[in-house]
Amino acid sequence: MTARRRPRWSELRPLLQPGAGPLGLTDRRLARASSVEDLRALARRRAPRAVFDYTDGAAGRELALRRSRQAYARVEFLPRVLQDVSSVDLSTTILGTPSSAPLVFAPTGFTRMMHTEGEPAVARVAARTGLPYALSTMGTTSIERLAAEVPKGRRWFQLYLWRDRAASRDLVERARESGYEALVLTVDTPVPGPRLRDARNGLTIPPSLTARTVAEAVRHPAWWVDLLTTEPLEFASLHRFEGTVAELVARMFDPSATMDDLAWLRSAWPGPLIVKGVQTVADARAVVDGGADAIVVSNHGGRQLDRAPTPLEILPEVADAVGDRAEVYVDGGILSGSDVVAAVALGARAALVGRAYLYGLMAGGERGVQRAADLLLQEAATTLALLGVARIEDLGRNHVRLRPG
Ligand SMILES: Cc1cc2nc3c(=O)[nH]c(=O)nc-3n(C[C@H](O)[C@H](O)[C@H](O)COP(=O)(O)O)c2cc1C
Ligand SMILES: CCCCCCC(=O)C(=O)O
Repeated sequence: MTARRRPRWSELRPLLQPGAGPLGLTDRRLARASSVEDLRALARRRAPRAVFDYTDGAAGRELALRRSRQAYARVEFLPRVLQDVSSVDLSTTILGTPSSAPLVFAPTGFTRMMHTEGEPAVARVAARTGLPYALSTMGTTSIERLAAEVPKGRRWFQLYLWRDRAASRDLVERARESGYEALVLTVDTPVPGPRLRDARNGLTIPPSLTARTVAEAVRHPAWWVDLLTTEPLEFASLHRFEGTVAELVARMFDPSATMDDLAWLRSAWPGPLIVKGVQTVADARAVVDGGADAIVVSNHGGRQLDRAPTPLEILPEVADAVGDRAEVYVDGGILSGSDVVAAVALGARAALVGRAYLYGLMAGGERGVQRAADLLLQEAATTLALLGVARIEDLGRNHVRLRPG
């Protein structure tokens, strides 16, 4: 007779989560979400306020984030009629490798805080959907573990330059040994951006037990059941972090990094090198001269310098300046597939999304990320068909105009 084994907490988790499990409530809610904004509303209900605000929020008065989103509202499409759009092809190449769409899942820190399925869930969706995914230095799954759990997908590693350069070199080496395809150097974070929501909420990594968090636990039981029944957060770098996000950045990140460090990285990393956080034409030229294979026109989703340039607005000028010397990507404020189409029409080889997939993750783990990806791709395909363009590669500036700001 076999002894009856006591179930582990992690096995009980699906039954304890009010939103998932046998009733399939999460699935039904996700299926009813007809836009990324709907996923955001679900995420807001599920996640504790401090976690939702960390994800949703930006720096200062959040002008940069608002403007980034509003810029997409300024784009007007110029459709051509009587074109054969019986089949629409979103596929393209990114860094010379086929991609199912001009879309990349951006690096995001502390992803397992949004949902314990975290980075592997996001990477699995990216792999299944045929898109690249960038693991952040501040990710909560180690470089090696992600590679082992999602061996097939296109994995990029995003690097923050730390004060301890030997530790940065070690990260680069580990990413190379684990088969990451490209390195993304983020250059817009010399010091922490002033995240007022995080300060007001008293957010710490990992979330600490205070009167406020206990009260939040009562309001968001699914999130806490999840957190308490899985392993503690691990970090991409295998370092241990504790404190506020601003403290971590001030302690670890190197505000003295210069173009010389880009030159160092260029020699240390043999594969494709992407510089993320470029915000002027002059810097775009400089980092391409410094050896970048691609740049991301980005203000970090408005999370660093408030009043930073609006990525979509400077994109055409940057794309013209760079020409075919490097690929140009853009991010910030993208919440729909039609935003992705607008970005490509204005000169981006690909668009990165951060919050769009994080809202899905917070709303329903891997299934939520998949819903976000499906929505973005369906919307992009529909937009393209309505524009009278059968292949995204044929999209150009002749298909858009910007309404006055
Ligand atoms: C919660 C969160 C965490 C982020 N963490 C990182 C990070 O660790 N490294 C990085 O380069 N960018 C990070 N970003 C910025 C994203 O890579 C991307 O530039 C931004 O999210 C794009 O704007 P969007 O969220 O409106 O799509 C983060 C963004 C969010 C929302
Ligand atoms: C203020 C920078 C925080 C670094 C960790 C994650 C990240 O980049 C973010 O935007 O949040």
